[in-house]
Amino acid sequence: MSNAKIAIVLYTTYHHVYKIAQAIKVGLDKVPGVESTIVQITETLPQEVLTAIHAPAKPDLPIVTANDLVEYDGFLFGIPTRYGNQPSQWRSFWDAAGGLWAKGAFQGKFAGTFFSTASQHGGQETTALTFLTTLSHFGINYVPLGFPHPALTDNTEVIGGSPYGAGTIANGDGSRQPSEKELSIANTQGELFGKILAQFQRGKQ
Ligand SMILES: Cc1cc2nc3c(=O)[nH]c(=O)nc-3n(C[C@H](O)[C@H](O)[C@H](O)COP(=O)(O)O)c2cc1C
Repeated sequence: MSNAKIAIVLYTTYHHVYKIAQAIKVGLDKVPGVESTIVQITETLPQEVLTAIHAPAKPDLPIVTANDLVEYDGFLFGIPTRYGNQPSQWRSFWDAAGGLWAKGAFQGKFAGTFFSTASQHGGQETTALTFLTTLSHFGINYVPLGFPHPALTDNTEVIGGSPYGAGTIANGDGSRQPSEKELSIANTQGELFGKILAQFQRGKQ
């Protein structure tokens, strides 16, 4: 029986989304019948802008185009919020995928989403909702997180994440790092998404 192939596909400027991705992968890797990898999409900002905004070096991850993703069964897309929406790097990625859209190359595949925002109310939910139009046009089945983890209803401290996916709150200056609870939510998202994909894969065989 072949494994369900899952790609965690991210864009990150300051690595918060990358840290959540690593925690999601821990959850995915608990699930038998799943193989997963973390990849990143292309940066579109010039180096002078990245230097001006104090962006660190990119994570050491393969850079993919949409063509590279056709072989996968499912995706977990990592999205740092820009103005309540996805960043232009993600838009460029999708804009370059029109040929694949025309061929229905992603029709019937599965995706979940995860996020980072500067502030608690900066757009973890709106970023998910505005990303859904793109997934819908590609015919990708959206797998929400729901509320499977107690930290999602724990208001004793700042906690990123929502029924749309794991998340972290980075602060305006990026100084806040993903908390234990946020990472634990990310583990859960990976595990639940992996179970759904493994089940679907078994059903096909
Ligand atoms: C141009 C720009 C727009 C942003 N817009 C928002 C926003 O609408 N809401 C918010 O909470 N954070 C906003 N941020 C902060 C980013 O979401 C934050 O830097 C990011 O989540 C950090 O994730 P990363 O470390 O993976 O890059 C913005 C940042 C930039 C550079």
